[in-house]
Amino acid sequence: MKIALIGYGKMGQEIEKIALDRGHEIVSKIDISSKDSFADDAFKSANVAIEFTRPEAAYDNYMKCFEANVPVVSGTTGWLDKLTDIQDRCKNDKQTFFYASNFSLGVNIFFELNKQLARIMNKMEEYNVSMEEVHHTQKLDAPSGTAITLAEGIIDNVDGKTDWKLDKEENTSDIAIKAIREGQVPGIHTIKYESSVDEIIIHHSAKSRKGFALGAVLAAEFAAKNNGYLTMNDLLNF
Ligand SMILES: NC(=O)C1=CN([C@@H]2O[C@H](COP(=O)(O)OP(=O)(O)OC[C@H]3O[C@@H](n4cnc5c(N)ncnc54)[C@H](O)[C@@H]3O)[C@@H](O)[C@H]2O)C=CC1
Ligand SMILES: O=C(O)C1=N[C@H](C(=O)O)C[C@H](O)C1
Repeated sequence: MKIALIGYGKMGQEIEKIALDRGHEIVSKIDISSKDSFADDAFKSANVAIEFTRPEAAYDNYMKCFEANVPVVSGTTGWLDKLTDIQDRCKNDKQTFFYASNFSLGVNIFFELNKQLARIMNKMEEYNVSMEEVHHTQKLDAPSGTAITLAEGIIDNVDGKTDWKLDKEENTSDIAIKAIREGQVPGIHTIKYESSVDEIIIHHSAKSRKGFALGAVLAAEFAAKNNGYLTMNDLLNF
């Protein structure tokens, strides 16, 4: 399969290694100062583009992929205010777009565990839930996209929680998310239910970026063969 990489930073480089190991060809690498561009025949020949850039760049990159009719897989976080527009373009213009706030299999298992625990805790009014995420100091957005997905999983299943807030609850209906930036941490997410007598904690810690990168390549293989707005639930059948 021919893959175009958009963003050749920490994730782009990790994805390249896994894509080559799986027998794919990288036909274009687009970054701020690279000579490759969306106008090149090489880019237009790609079966799929994988986009990991930065929050304010992502949407324009998706539009350029759509103009070239190249399916796009993106893991960039912090742009979801434009998600409905992208979903509409998939439906109305027959574009293909695969998004996940976190592509790792382990985190997607953790997403399911989080929802199941939230369903159990829904009736346990003596417990309050909060969250913590830890990432490397170069990370631009807070809270992480993964933490937002986890918060949505709780909000959908716990009647008393309707919103999340960075750092601290403003109302009892909020989930407080603490975002810590330190060292080179690839990504740690912890959910805590606390009562006056005990705590229940679930925790996911990425050992490296390999899990995210493998998931993104598997998503690209899937997006090259399927159409529309796609997510990890389509790929993993959870
Ligand atoms: N969904 C997931 O599983 C994961 C998502 N991420 C997200 O992916 C994004 C990128 O993460 P990293 O690779 O760690 O960041 P990074 O900063 O190492 O790399 C980003 C690259 O994008 C380039 N870039 C910036 N603007 C661009 C533009 N307009 N066009 C093309 N390239 C551009 C930068 O020059 C840089 O090389 C972040 O939003 C992060 O939160 C990161 C890891 C996993
Ligand atoms: O920026 C990162 O590094 C990561 N970003 C994603 C997020 O915001 O959730 C996924 C992972 O945690 C690493």
